[in-house]
Amino acid sequence: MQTKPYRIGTRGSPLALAQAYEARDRLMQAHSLPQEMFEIVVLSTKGDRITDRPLSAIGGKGLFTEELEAQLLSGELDFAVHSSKDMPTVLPAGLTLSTFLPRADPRDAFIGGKVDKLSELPEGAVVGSSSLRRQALIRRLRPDIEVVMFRGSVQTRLNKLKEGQVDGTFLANAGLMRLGMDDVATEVLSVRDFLPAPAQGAICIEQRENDSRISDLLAPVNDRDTVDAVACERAFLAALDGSCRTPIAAYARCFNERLSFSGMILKPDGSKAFDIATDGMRTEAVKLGKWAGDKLRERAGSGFFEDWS
Ligand SMILES: NCc1[nH]cc(CCC(=O)O)c1CC(=O)O
Repeated sequence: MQTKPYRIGTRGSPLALAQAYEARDRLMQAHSLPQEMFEIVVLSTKGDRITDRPLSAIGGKGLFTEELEAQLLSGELDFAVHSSKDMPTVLPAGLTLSTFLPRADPRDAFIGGKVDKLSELPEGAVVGSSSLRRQALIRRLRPDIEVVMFRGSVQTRLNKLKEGQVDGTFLANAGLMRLGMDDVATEVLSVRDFLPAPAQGAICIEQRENDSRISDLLAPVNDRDTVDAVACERAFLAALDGSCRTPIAAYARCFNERLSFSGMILKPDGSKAFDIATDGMRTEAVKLGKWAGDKLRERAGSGFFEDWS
């Protein structure tokens, strides 16, 4: 029997901590374990330390996971909690995303200053976002709006909004909800208008492959609908060689034995987009996502991807 606390790895941002607590609380509940059986281990990652440049310029998604993954592999951590959206499609050998908590709201929220809705922004308004997907989607919906680079914590962004540096910004509604801040959202954008990032809203747990002690611990908090939907979205991303440099959006949902999928790729300036909607058996979730990705790649043609680098 386990007597030492399980060591849970996480980044130290307020969002990351909220996610680690959610995973811990679900595990405590599922196994009737006391809080003392879990130790939250906070690690600072390169992505946390470099805040003055867009992620796409400093090397992409691995930046937030390297340190955690090294400590998983060395055995210092038992498992690590992440936003699935931030996870690279290929993990280091020996590690796996084994577990997905029930997905929260996958949609993006608009946080307006003077106006509540994106559609109410006047011509020439300025919005802040560092996400290439959100930038491209805004430019497609509202080519008259100027988009500026915007990184930093939720609080930093809200301050810039208050100071009038921008007229609006965007954040994942799930993140706001986890921080207890969803009341700052002035509009929740529909999936149809503003297709989310692959895996947005889903918390995942990474562990060592073949570690049955941890697999058994995590199994009761794993949500099958989220597993299949995210598997489909991430297969789509992988088929398109997705990284932080590529505006890619995707959303899948399970209905009984089936799964519906929508995916989109955009030019960074929003001038062109290709989308696809399909459905299939959820047992084929990965195949469906990959098929959709390959299909869009083919339809877009190689010229489409040229200015992604
Ligand atoms: N890239 C940062 C990040 N990673 C996950 C979330 C939100 C929570 C989630 O999608 O589960 C956020 C913040 C945001 O996009 O507003």
